[in-house]
Amino acid sequence: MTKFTVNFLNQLFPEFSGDIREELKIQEIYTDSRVSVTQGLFVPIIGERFNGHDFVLQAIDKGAVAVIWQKDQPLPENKPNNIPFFLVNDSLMALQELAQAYRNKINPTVIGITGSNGKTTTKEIISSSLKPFYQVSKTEGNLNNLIGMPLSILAMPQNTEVLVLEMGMNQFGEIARLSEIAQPDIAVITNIGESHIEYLGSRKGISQAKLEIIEGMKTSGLVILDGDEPLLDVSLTQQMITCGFGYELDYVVSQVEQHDDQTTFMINEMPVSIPLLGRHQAKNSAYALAVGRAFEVPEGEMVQTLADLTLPGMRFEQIETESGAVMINDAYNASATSMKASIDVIKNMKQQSKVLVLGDIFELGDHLETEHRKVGTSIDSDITALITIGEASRHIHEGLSDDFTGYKTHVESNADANSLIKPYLKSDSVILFKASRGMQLEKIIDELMN
Ligand SMILES: CC(=O)N[C@H]1[C@@H](OP(=O)(O)OP(=O)(O)OC[C@H]2O[C@@H](n3ccc(=O)[nH]c3=O)[C@H](O)[C@@H]2O)O[C@H](CO)[C@@H](O)[C@@H]1O[C@H](C)C(=O)N[C@@H](C)C(=O)N[C@H](CCC(=O)N[C@@H](CCC[C@@H](N)C(=O)O)C(=O)O)C(=O)O
Ligand SMILES: Nc1ncnc2c1ncn2[C@@H]1O[C@H](COP(=O)(O)OP(=O)(O)OP(=O)(O)O)[C@@H](O)[C@H]1O
Ligand SMILES: C[C@@H](N)C(=O)N[C@H](C)C(=O)O
Repeated sequence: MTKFTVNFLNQLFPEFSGDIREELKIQEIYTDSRVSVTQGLFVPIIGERFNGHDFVLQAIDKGAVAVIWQKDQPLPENKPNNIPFFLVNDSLMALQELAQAYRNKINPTVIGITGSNGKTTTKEIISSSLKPFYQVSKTEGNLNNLIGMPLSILAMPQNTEVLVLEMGMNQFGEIARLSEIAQPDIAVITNIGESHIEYLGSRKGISQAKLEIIEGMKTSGLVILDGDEPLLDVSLTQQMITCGFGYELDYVVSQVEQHDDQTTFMINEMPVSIPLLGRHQAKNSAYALAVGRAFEVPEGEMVQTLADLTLPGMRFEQIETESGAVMINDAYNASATSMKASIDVIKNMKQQSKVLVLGDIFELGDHLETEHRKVGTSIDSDITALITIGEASRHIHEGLSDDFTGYKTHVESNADANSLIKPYLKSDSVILFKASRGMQLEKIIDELMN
């Protein structure tokens, strides 16, 4: 599906090398030369391990018909003249400028979602609930940074009416830049946790970074946020809607009950059921309902769509083993808040044997010990066994509740954990795997399943 012509590119980037056929159409914008494309615009990025410019000829072989080229990079000797190279000062900045221009060309209603935890989940809930009523395009997976979000915008079909974008950060200024590119009409701030606190200094710093999402918004925009979070108790020019468990909020979540394969709750007077587990998912659903109200989707119809939810992998993904044990792959990422939320879900599950396999949480800086200890306070007599993996996760043991009397141990690597977990692979066990992305706990699950 054509996104734009080369002429659209030339208006943005007037300087070029090679021939331009104005009618040349671009269908895909991408950054990896190893991917085969049709009518592709290749945007080489200089990364930590590779310089994308080194692979431009491979990109052309695989379907690139135009290239964005950073001027300070030597042009390839045998550059084909029929492929226009648009010359820019910074290829990443050019990708972002192109995304902003394309966003303005298609001009969908843009929903920007940020927060320490729940961005991907809430993005999926909102997208799923609007899809029956609008042409919805969304961030795929977790592509939420200054490369991923522009690519998500540029992946949007021309007939998109609603664009749901996940905005991630681990530095001040990143959300501001993402918001400048995306110009959200509606912003959702899911919560303020401790993710990436090493670089933000404090939870206050995290809240300030998340509130940067306002900077790209019109005053007529709508901000939907976690009303239980004092750090988000701010006054804005935009309309604000608060969601959470406090009775004075706009969308009040109450009567949360976790069942085997769903969570039921009330939002104001509306009974809701979602195929996700945990009270935090009830709050995420409240954000979606508030968004639906802004689109004037009847709440009863919105609630019905929530029943069909599916999440990307490694987010509380339940895997049943031959022995009948249930392994929970919640290993995409972790913070103390999300780890405690997942432990609470495990404590409410029906299996008698509840085992926690918890790895290090990264990017905590000076907060490393306190945050890991905080996780330990959730581990009590409901839990059967605790196996921690890595370095920092040993501090979880220091925070353990006094009435935790189960088996506990700490190992330094994933490989050391397998033999310790195997005895729990029996029919009445549930085993939670959770840690920061870099720990790759999913590899333990893969080994145990083979
Ligand atoms: C730039 C890129 O996309 N890199 C991906 C690549 O990494 P790799 O190490 O292989 O290569 P380089 O980055 O050095 O390569 C530079 C470019 O060269 C291309 N290239 C390489 C070889 C070749 O033969 N041909 C080539 O064309 C290459 O494609 C590069 O474009 O592969 C990895 C494995 O697949 C990817 O993981 C890596 O992706 C990086 C991490 C990336 O930023 N991807 C974004 C598209 C993205 O959105 N990724 C998200 C994770 C985002 C995230 O971490 N979000 C944080 C918050 C934001 C923090 C922000 N400060 C940040 O640092 O990101 C969060 O908490 O959610 C994802 O993948 O899920
Ligand atoms: N509102 C919430 N409060 C606390 N934890 C949550 C909330 N929503 C989801 N979680 C938990 O946080 C973890 C990550 O969920 P999700 O991937 O949706 O968040 P994210 O913000 O996209 O994370 P990341 O920034 O790491 O990509 C999951 O373990 C999930 O159970
Ligand atoms: C996945 C990425 N956004 C992230 O949070 N990385 C941290 C440093 C990790 O590896 O856990």
